[in-house]
Amino acid sequence: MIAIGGRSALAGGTPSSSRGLGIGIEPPSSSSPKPGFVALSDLGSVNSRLSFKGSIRIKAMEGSRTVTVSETDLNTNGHAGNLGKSQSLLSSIGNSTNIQWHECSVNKVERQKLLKQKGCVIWITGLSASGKSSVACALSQILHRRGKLSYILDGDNVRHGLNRDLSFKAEDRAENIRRVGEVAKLFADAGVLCIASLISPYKRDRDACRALLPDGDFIEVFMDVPLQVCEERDPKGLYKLARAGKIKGFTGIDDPYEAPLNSEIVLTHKGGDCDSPIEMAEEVISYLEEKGFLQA
Ligand SMILES: Nc1ncnc2c1ncn2[C@@H]1O[C@H](COP(=O)(O)OS(=O)(=O)O)[C@@H](OP(=O)(O)O)[C@H]1O
Ligand SMILES: Nc1ncnc2c1ncn2[C@@H]1O[C@H](COP(=O)(O)OP(=O)(O)O)[C@@H](O)[C@H]1O
Repeated sequence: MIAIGGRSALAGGTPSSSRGLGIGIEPPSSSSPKPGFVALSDLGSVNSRLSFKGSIRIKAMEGSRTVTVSETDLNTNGHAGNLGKSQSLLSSIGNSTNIQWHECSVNKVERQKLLKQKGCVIWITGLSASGKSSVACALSQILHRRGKLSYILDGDNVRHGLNRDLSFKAEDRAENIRRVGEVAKLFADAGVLCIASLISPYKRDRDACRALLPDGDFIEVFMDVPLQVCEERDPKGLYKLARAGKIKGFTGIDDPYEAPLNSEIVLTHKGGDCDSPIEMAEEVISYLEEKGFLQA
């Protein structure tokens, strides 16, 4: 039995980040492939409909299997784009079976030309009251004045709708971040400068969102503000409630915040005469300018 294996989606879903995938031979006695491997014989009708030309390339994701034809057939999303009619591609992603990616000639590059900017995700992480929303808003205002299209995905706001079913227990926070990461990726694909502002306390969840984007397009901004300062600000009175035991599992009090170690931008609280949100946002603007995101 031939088996094809690769890294999980958490390790990266784009063509460049999924290098290292390989084709392996499963022992004939093996009844089920190893985790992360897909038995070709299991692909059934999908397999029989594929007519391969060039090298076979497999993109394996956790709980998914996707068969592509050759690297040159992949578009900027890492999905098969210009396959001929005889080279149909069906995938199973999570619980979605027999699905196929549809491509349009109005693509990310075209949208970016229209908007005269490059889509990306600016991911602002930090404790509650560290100033995430203030910086996100200041950044959006500056960009707007400069004729650049941005959109804010704020944790508090997204929890009013899309993520209203999620609590603050660890697995729900992870799902919150995953969904916002996926939505942010769509905004970036639309050519928008997407500003995500969430506590996002766990490194693994932030890194999974980073892995959704092409290299360089995920810009992590760490609000490096001591807990004591956040607690003194406490604009919503939540720290007080958490200290009184009236809110359980509050980040920084009785739930962890894993500070990032390799953020693209660190906005540090410099004591009494701290930078204003506008000054902090200007730092982000400089980064975006330097990296060419403010032009097509
Ligand atoms: N238990 C607990 N821990 C932390 N925060 C709490 C909690 N309960 C409610 N809140 C309020 O929810 C806001 C954070 O939502 P997020 O979606 O950004 O959180 S997370 O990324 O899923 O951890 C956060 O808003 P910000 O202050 O803007 O960060 C809080 O107002
Ligand atoms: N750079 C700053 N210096 C002083 N106070 C700030 C700064 N940024 C935000 N604040 C204040 O701190 C509180 C929390 O800010 P907010 O942006 O809502 O944080 P978060 O979104 O991280 O919870 C607000 O009262 C806000 O006015």
